[in-house]
Amino acid sequence: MQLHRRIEETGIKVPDTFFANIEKYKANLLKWNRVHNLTGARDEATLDEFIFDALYPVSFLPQVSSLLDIGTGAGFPGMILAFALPETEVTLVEPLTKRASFLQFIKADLGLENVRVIKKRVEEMQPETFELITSRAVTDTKMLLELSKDYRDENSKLLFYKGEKVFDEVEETQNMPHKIIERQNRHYLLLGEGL
Ligand SMILES: C[S@@+](CC[C@H](N)C(=O)[O-])C[C@H]1O[C@@H](n2cnc3c(N)ncnc32)[C@H](O)[C@@H]1O
Repeated sequence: MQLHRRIEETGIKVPDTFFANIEKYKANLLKWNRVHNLTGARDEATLDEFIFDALYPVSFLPQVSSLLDIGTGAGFPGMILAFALPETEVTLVEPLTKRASFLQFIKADLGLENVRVIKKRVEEMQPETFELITSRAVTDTKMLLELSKDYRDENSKLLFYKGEKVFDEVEETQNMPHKIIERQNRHYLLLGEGL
């Protein structure tokens, strides 16, 4: 099914700018990916799957004014969430030069005022508090909690994009309240007080 229809049928609300941004993003990513190894998604169908996966949590996330995505790579999920949530200040932290350069190029090309790209490892960033911290395919839950500790407070929420291993990893969440939202093989792990 086409990405557009799939998003509509799921009832996910996106801003008017979303699909135009997605089209430009996909065209650039497919082009850059031929030369640089930015992502494993090398065709449009796989990219659409990655985009839908990144976007899906918009259907259950609380409203947040600031978001940190750890290890954004070529844009998942942080850049896609930034397209969907233009009122949210989105920080993308990615240490690899070619991936951070691509993110910076997309920010400039699409004139994204809500995006900040930081070319560092997350543990090298200055401490700062974010309302939501996301991460996909970077490391396990225990390590993500450790890596994110200087960037959250007791009100922050965390959203980790996980597979089946989530059920083992959740044992190590230091008793933080959590929810697991399942969609096919994807397990979205949402952590934080007051869920
Ligand atoms: C497997 S890729 C996943 C990229 C993207 N999140 C995705 O799902 O397509 C892992 C990314 O995490 C980044 N990374 C690894 N360690 C990191 C750290 N300590 N801080 C920030 N990013 C990190 C890597 O440079 C890499 O781009």
